[in-house]
Amino acid sequence: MQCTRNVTDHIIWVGANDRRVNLFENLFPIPRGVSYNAYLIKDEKNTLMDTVDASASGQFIENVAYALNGESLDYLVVQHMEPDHCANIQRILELYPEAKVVGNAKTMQMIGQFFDVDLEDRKVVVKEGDTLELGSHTLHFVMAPMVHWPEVMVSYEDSEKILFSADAFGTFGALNGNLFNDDVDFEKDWIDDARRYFTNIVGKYGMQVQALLKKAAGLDIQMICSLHGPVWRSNLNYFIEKHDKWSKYEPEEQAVAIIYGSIYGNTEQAADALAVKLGAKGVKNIAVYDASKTDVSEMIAEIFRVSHLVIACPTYNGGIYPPIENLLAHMKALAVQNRTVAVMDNGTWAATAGKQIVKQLEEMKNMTVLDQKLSIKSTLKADQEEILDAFAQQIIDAM
Ligand SMILES: Cc1cc2nc3c(=O)[nH]c(=O)nc-3n(C[C@H](O)[C@H](O)[C@H](O)COP(=O)(O)O)c2cc1C
Repeated sequence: MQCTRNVTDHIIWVGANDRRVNLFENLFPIPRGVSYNAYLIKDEKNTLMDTVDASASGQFIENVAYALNGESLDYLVVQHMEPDHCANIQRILELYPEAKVVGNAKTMQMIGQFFDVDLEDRKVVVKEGDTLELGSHTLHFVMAPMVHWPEVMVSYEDSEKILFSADAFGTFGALNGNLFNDDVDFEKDWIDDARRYFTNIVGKYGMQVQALLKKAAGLDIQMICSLHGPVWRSNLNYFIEKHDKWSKYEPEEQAVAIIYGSIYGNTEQAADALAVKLGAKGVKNIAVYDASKTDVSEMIAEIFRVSHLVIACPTYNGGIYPPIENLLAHMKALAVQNRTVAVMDNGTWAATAGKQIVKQLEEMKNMTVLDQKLSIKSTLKADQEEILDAFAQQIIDAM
């Protein structure tokens, strides 16, 4: 059974949802699933914008055939060669022998790496600023290298003012019959997944996202069709501003997240006592996470959201407790910067985790590590309340 929806009179969503997959990129938990979006532009030249993941091939092929309604396919535009969008290139070329592939030089090279297809007479190579006439629709190609792979490009359709944005403006989460952002409560149900998607997938490429946002600012965009998640047709600025902040590594909120590691519960107790102190001093919406049971992608998203971070960690075999060490490695890899951090460590004979955490934070860009560290010897004692109080106060003073 076909499962398509009209985006506009001439543009049809022909993508598919996947609620079975547990880990996106075999790495990030996606309890709400994910959508692989693809769009068919119906015109004198019928044009398919990308394909979908191998897991969704059956639905996708049926959708494309239904949307074409017996007409031929003229172009397949490949904006991104990551297999969750390109897995069906060869299949589409076999099913529609008259179709030509549109992509940039890097795209063509990658198609040759992933597939055994002869593109000699079937390729249209485009570069920055090139256009493709489809009839009443015209696509303008804008290169977006490293948003999220080097060959990524986005396409602006000027008659309907639509940006086909590749992975940009995407989010985790399957589409549940509601295709458009204003059909769902995005702020309530989607924003956390959108943040987690952006920060973990393209967080490292803030500069490249900024370059794309600058190019996009010169276009009159009425709609954004991303490769994952809802189509944006209203309140675009809300989502664009979020991406602007994330890609500049600016916090969304003046807020504190406390992330602790704890083997036996003593560091956890200290983290809780600190949270209570901050709460009693008027700090709102404090977030506390156990690094052992919170997926690192969630902690990364939270670190992008908040302005202030507390890392609390036991010493483990002379080093940093592994879940926190893993978090720091992810922070570094994703270019986390511009945050204020307070560090608390714990040790029973030689607490060295704190020093090592500070060293790692100092290797990141623009991280302010607060002067007062708190080093716990096994457990925080009642007579250390003043020290904890001062530790909490320095965070508030820095806010
Ligand atoms: C495997 C293991 C290795 C540890 N290595 C160190 C260490 O190198 N230095 C130290 O001072 N404490 C070390 N500890 C002790 C803990 O850091 C310490 O007991 C701390 O209070 C535990 O905090 P928690 O109750 O939050 O887990 C180690 C504990 C374990 C289980």
